[in-house]
Amino acid sequence: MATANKNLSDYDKTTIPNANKFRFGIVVSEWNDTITEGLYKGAYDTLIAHGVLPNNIIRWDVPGSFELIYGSKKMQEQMVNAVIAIGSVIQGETKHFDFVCEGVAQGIKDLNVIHETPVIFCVLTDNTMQQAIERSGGKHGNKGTEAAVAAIKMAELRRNS
Ligand SMILES: Nc1c(NC[C@H](O)[C@H](O)[C@H](O)CO)[nH]c(=O)[nH]c1=O
Ligand SMILES: CC(=O)[C@@H](O)COP(=O)(O)O
Repeated sequence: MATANKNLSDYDKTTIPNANKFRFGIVVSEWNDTITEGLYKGAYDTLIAHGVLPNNIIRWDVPGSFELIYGSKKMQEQMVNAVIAIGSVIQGETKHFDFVCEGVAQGIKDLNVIHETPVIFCVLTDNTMQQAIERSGGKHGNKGTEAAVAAIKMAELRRNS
């Protein structure tokens, strides 16, 4: 289902466990920072809304989305229950977009396979800045909210498994 048909900020709040016992790491790419800051706000506000204590949210910044891989790997080494990797990749004139998107997706997938701490893929991969705006707090909601919900659910799954 396309994002246009499912708002990123819509979810059943009754299905979310109280997250006051969890600690989260958030790694934020500085590329397209007007977008990534909007994603971060969506994620942070959602974690707080579900009981996470502000002191239990660690934020690190990295230069670009490709560095989310290394930053998330190091964040997994901290005492956190889940990591959220936040980035915004926007198509330019060349194939670089393809390599960055594929590299980050594969790298974060590998971190989920190799290590115990879940890493949530909160990376927008848009054709235009307008698409990114619409998915970071615009008409299609906020992928940061979606990512925070996923992080809480995966932290709970890890705790119970
Ligand atoms: N074009 C975008 C980039 N490019 C930079 C890479 O992510 C990386 O930092 C660089 O290749 C050095 O390793 N990054 C984004 O996050 N978004 C873009 O649109
Ligand atoms: C995703 C990118 O790296 C891209 O925005 C860079 O732009 P260009 O392909 O025009 O070099």
